[in-house]
Amino acid sequence: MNYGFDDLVDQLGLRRYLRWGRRLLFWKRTEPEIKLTRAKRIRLALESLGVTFIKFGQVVSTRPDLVPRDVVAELEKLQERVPSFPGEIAIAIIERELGEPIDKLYAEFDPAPLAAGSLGQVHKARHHDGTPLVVKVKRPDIDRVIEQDLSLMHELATMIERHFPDAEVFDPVGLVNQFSRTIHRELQFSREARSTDEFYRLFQDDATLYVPKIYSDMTQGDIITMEFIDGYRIDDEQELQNLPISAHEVAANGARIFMKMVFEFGVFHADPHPGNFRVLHDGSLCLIDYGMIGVLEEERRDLLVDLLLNVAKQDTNKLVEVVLNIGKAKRAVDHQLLRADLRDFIGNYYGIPLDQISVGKMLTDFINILAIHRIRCPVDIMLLIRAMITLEGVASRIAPELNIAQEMEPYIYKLSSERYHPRAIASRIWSEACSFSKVMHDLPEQVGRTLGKLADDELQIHLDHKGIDHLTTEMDRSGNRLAIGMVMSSLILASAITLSSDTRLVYISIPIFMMSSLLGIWLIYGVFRSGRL
Ligand SMILES: Nc1ncnc2c1ncn2[C@@H]1O[C@H](COP(=O)(O)OP(=O)(O)OP(=O)(O)O)[C@@H](O)[C@H]1O
Repeated sequence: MNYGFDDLVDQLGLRRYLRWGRRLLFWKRTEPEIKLTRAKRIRLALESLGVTFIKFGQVVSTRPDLVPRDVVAELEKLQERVPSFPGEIAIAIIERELGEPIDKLYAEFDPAPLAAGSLGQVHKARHHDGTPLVVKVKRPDIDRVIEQDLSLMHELATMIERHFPDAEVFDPVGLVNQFSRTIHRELQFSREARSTDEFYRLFQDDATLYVPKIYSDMTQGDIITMEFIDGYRIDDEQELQNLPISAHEVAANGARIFMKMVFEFGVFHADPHPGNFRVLHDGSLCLIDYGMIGVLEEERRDLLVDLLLNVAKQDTNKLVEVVLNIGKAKRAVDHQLLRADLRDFIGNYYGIPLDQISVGKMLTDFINILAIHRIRCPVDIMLLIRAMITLEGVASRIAPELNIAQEMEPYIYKLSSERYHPRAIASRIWSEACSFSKVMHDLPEQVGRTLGKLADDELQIHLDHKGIDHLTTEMDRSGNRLAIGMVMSSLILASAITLSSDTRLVYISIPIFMMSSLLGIWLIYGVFRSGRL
């Protein structure tokens, strides 16, 4: 089979999944199988399986805490080569969703797509007031295709978990569930429109980031209408030279904007790749495509601050605490080994101030430690780490001497000092005192109720003893063995007594003797097999 997955397909009994199997089995071979590594085979197979699987691969590539590094590196290269759909279909969808003829909706509409993505395609248009617009139209039938593929993926993940116990550490079903949530969110264009609107509002007073304006009267269901952004791609080196500000300033602004989203607002653009940045003619930046948004709760943000501070302070003990608070361990953690690994990890940053640390490298090393100790990182933090690594890559491409940690450092120290400010401490004490007073308020009534039940003989305590079922089964089994043993020895004795008292009874006593002996051998064999001799 193409990409060498025949064994996997056969082991899982997948040949019956014809639609999906046919795509995988009869795809035209492009490269000799022998040269392909496991990671590359996985990438090529996903690419040939279509949009949903490509998107799945992209989501999996955000989980280096679960998936091996070589596979993550390969999955990051996944590219969607999706054909566009005819402009007439796009127009029909727009008219159906917005309920008016296209000429009435827009002064101009270009039926030739400007760009085609996996979930939708983008057309240029013009507002009746002359403003250039883009209209994003969801692909026809994409919801149905994705639902079908998702259910296949779910079955496949369940089978993999059942047939390959070793694969459990990658949490295949959990990955499919995470992917399902992500893709369902991306499929809701109304959600993307709302997120774009939210960022528009948040950055209204910040001249360094421009967010396209959403035209809500022309945004509905499978359609988003927004302002057309006329700018350069951030990796267009030639155009960057013609700007009124330096490339270094552009990159520093990008990093500052991102840190502001994370540390001030707690919501961030989770896909800051070069294609989603536009540089406007005055040098300010614009971010498009708010389909994937990360949310960082205050508690998680504080953990991230603690992580970075303790690396800078070289405090291994605190770092162990942070790690155990951030992640969920799949199995018991070897604290000594974890401490040793974290000591080695922070040793690499000895004497390096926080603003000079390579955030991307540091976070990648940190995730590797989590992976080694089978500690799962929450999805939001993984999304943030991945976005920071992407951003660092973009920034270093246009301004190699820039370190995005310089833009992060002020937030880290500000948040840390805010947490230990007397007002913050007083507020924490107050909130804990409130919870405590609630407990104290409810306590007399609860104690009274419990004592009342005790006095009326109505108090029931339900005890669940872990492993008690197993113990009962074992006791049943031992009892049965004992009973069989007793019957067996009585039969042997009885046959011996019968034989010695009357030799004519040999035809009865010999078979009984032999039957009891066989029963005895079977019993001994059973005890041997159970390993509890
Ligand atoms: N407001 C805009 N102004 C100008 N061009 C835009 C705008 N929005 C989108 N585009 C163009 O359309 C392309 C696709 O847009 P977008 O990334 O939002 O689509 P997508 O369906 O999310 O893509 P994918 O599924 O590949 O992530 C962009 O790369 C950009 O070239």
